[in-house]
Amino acid sequence: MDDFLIEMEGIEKYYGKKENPIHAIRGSNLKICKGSMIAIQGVSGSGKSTLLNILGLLDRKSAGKYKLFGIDVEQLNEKKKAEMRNSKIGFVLQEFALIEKLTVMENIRIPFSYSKKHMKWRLQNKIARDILVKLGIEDKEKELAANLSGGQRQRVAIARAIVNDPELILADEPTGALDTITSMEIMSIFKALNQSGKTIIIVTHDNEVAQFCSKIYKMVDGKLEVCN
Ligand SMILES: Nc1ncnc2c1ncn2[C@@H]1O[C@H](COP(=O)(O)OP(=O)(O)OP(=O)(O)O)[C@@H](O)[C@H]1O
Repeated sequence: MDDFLIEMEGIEKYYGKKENPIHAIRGSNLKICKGSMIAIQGVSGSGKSTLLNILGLLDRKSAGKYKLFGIDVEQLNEKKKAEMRNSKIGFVLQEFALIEKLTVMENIRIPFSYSKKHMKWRLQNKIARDILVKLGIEDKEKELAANLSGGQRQRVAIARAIVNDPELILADEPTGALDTITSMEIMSIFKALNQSGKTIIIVTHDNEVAQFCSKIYKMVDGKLEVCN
């Protein structure tokens, strides 16, 4: 039997007023097995970020069924959703930028403050440092986020997303602002995370980035289609 981490069926999303709604997601279906790495492509405004926000419990669907980690999200109240988000999902989203006036280490430690409060400070630092080493930015630990290059910033954003050891990583245009070589380096990091067992969903405009994924979906006017 397939071990689905995500099961979506007939998802609809409307924005705006009832008399004049924007129909952003139209009857989309998605099943993702544990340990897969998939890409979602599509033109601007087709509904990719909306879908990612619903997937990550940052927004609500208007209709349809959504099971995450085997649980019907309808059964979760806001507190339970937040717990699930904080402990099981890592976000590398465009709008979750780094805090410029904080150091790299301070940025990476942010998730600890809302999910692993009980963990000893020293252990938190060790986990964060191990991740910095893995991502090749250990020498930037005390640097202010404001002083980093685009590739370094994205590494810090990934480090922050994985510091809580989430099962699922959601990334919205993670290479959008990067040159080709740096993009490929960032994708190698995602690939390694996937090989270590993480399930990864990447929204991207870039075909080369999508090629790192085992399955590619295309969002067309709010409807998900399988490409390969
Ligand atoms: N908060 C919102 N309120 C109203 N309409 C919205 C909202 N967010 C998105 N939309 C609309 O929903 C549709 C899908 O938007 P979405 O941001 O999901 O597209 P996208 O494919 O991610 O685009 P891009 O690639 O430009 O980020 C668009 O018509 C957009 O204008």
